[in-house]
Amino acid sequence: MRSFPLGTSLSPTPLNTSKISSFNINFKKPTTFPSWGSTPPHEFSLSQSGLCRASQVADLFPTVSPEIIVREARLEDCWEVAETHCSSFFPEYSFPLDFVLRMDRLVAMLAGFTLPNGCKRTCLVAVIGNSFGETIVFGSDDLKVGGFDGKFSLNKGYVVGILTVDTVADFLPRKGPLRQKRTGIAYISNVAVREKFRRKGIAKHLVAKAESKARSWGCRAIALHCDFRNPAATKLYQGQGFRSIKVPAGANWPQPKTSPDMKFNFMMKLLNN
Ligand SMILES: CC(=O)SCCNC(=O)CCNC(=O)[C@H](O)C(C)(C)COP(=O)(O)OP(=O)(O)OC[C@H]1O[C@@H](n2cnc3c(N)ncnc32)[C@H](O)[C@@H]1OP(=O)(O)O
Repeated sequence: MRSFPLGTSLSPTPLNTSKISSFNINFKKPTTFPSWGSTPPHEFSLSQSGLCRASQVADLFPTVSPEIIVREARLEDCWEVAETHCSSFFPEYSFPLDFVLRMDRLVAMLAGFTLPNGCKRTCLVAVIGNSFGETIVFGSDDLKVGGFDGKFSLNKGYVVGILTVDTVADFLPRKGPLRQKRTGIAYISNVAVREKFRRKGIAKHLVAKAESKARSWGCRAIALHCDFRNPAATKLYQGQGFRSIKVPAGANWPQPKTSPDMKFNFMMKLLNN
C-alpha cells in the first residue's frame, strides 16, 4: 500500500498545553517502551546549552504511565514518524530495503514540502511515555527544518501513531470550469499506528484531534481517501462519522498518486463549528 505526501506545520508556543490532548489506554500487562531497552531511541546531546543528555533525564525520571498523548510533531520525532509510516504502509520490507525506505521518507520530510500561500499542514503524533508532558521544550519558534518544528523536548516520548492534516486541497474535487482548488475543506492522509499498538483507540484519537485542528483553521468539512481494500481503515472512518462520496461517472477527480490498480473510497465529514 502506498500513501501520499507528509509534512508538518507546527506549534508556535512551547508551553501551550491546549495543543496537547492525552488519554489513558488500558494495557493488559505493564507497558515498557517497545524498543528502548536501556537506551531511549533519541539520545541527543544538549551540551551547547549546558544541559544533560535526554537519556540521562529519562533514567532519572523513568516512565511509569502508559499514557498516550496526541500532539503536533516536532523535529525530534522525524525518525520515528518515518519509521511508523514505513512499518505500517510497507510491513513486508526487510533490511536493508526497509532502512533505505525510512531514510528516503526522512529526507523527503526534512527537505520539506513547500506549502502554497495561506495553506496549513500539520503532522500529528501519538506518543507514549511522555511522563512529564511538554513542560521542557527547547528551540526557537522561528526555526523550521523542512515541515518540522525546530523545537525539541527532553522527554519526547515514543511515537506510536501518526496523521497528517492539511488544507492544500490537492486531492479534493475541483470547482468551476477553471478547476479551482477548494477551500474550507481539510484533508487527512498518512494515518498509521504501529502494529503493536493497534486496536487501542489511537487512530480514533488522532482523527478526533485532526478534526479539532481543522475546525481551528475555520474548515467546514474534512475529507480523505481510503483504499477500498482496507476494511480496518474504512471501519475506522465510518465509525468517526465519515461518509463515502460517490464519484460521478467520468468525473476527473484528483486522486493520490499510488499504484495504478489501487481504488480509493473518497470519504468526507461535515465539521460542526
Ligand atoms: C487516510 C489514510 O491515511 S488511510 C490509511 C490507513 N492506514 C493504514 O492502513 C496503515 C496500516 N493500519 C494502521 O495503521 C491501523 O490499523 C489503522 C490506522 C487503520 C487503525 O489504527 P488503530 O489505532 O488500530 O485504530 P483504533 O484502535 O482507533 O480503532 C478504531 C476503529 O477502527 C476499526 N478498526 C481498526 N482496526 C480494525 C481491524 N483490524 N479490523 C476491523 N476494524 C478495525 C474499528 O471499528 C475500531 O473501533 P473498535 O476498536 O471500537 O471496534
